Amino acid sequence: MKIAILGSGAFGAALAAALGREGPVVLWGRGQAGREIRRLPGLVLPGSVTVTADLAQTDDADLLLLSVPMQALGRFVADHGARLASRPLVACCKGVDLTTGLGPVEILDTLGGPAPAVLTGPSFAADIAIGLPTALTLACRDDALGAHLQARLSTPVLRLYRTPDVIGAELGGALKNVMAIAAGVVIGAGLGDSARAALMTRGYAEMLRFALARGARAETLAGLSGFGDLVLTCTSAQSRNFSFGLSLGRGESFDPATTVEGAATARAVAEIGRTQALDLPVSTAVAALVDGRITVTEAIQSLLSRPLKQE
Ligand SMILES: NC(=O)c1ccc[n+]([C@@H]2O[C@H](COP(=O)([O-])OP(=O)(O)OC[C@H]3O[C@@H](n4cnc5c(N)ncnc54)[C@H](O)[C@@H]3O)[C@@H](O)[C@H]2O)c1
Ligand SMILES: O=P(O)(O)OC[C@H](O)CO
Repeated sequence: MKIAILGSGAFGAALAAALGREGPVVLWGRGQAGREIRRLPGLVLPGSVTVTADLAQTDDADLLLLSVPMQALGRFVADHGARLASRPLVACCKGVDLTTGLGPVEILDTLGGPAPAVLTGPSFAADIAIGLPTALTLACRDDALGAHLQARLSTPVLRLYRTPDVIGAELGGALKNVMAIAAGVVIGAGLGDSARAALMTRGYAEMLRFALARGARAETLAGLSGFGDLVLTCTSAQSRNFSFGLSLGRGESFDPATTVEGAATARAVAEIGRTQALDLPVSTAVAALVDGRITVTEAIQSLLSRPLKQE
């Protein structure tokens, strides 16, 4: 019984550290050399974790966790689908694919294997890596498989809560990144904590509106994968999405090599909103801002000048 984690970035490596304390894990990374994790410098992985750049070394695992960035998942599945298809798959990425508008589970669904799951919720890789207590959502349409995965992936400090609402769980994780960019802009531009609270609350209303239109359950959005992750990501400079927004708000540059899932997701969500006539002012403003179509001042003005309405 071996777990394989595909993607040796910060989150894949953190999960390998956590799960490796409980049993054997293979951590695969594209171009991974040695045991040093570039995105989590200094992390010492348990001896039970095999680190490899050879995908064939994951073939004897009975459970696969996919921890590549969202915009890379479609290509990864297209390239390696035959190798992945027959085993239970858990997507660990957060976002909406820009070219297809699909979430991670819908992409894994194309393989036709067991019902794919998504693992999402408030969790910084650095916290998980050092064994700090964390609670996550494990969503799987097949509840029996979901219960199995929940038990398999929980540890004494990593608590997984289960839901069959895959759409709600993945959209909560995707959309909170967009809101975190916006919250970072608010703070970076000096608008203050009250404005951030307003942004988070109206952003949550927008997340709910979008997710309900896609068939999600409201209570999922109120849980770890939605509200929980929104709070974490909009209030911590540990978040890359929030930090990216901070830089935008301050007019500073940001390292383009950093994974900022909310940027592409804002574009994908704004486009879906446009074609389906959904009112998504924050996502639309973030998409326009990251594309350089509007300035920070114009983005703020677009939100403050909306007609007054009932809450
Ligand atoms: N870092 C966190 O705290 C955290 C927490 C929860 C969820 N996540 C999610 O996990 C996912 C991965 O994020 P991360 O933080 O590990 O990113 P990261 O930037 O630390 O690492 C991304 C890794 O993916 C690899 N990669 C990129 N394109 C690839 C491809 N086409 N094929 C194979 N590998 C590829 C990179 O080489 C890198 O090792 C994201 O969707 C993110 O939202 C991250
Ligand atoms: O660093 P971020 O902004 O990608 O956030 C990491 C996790 O998604 C927080 O739950």
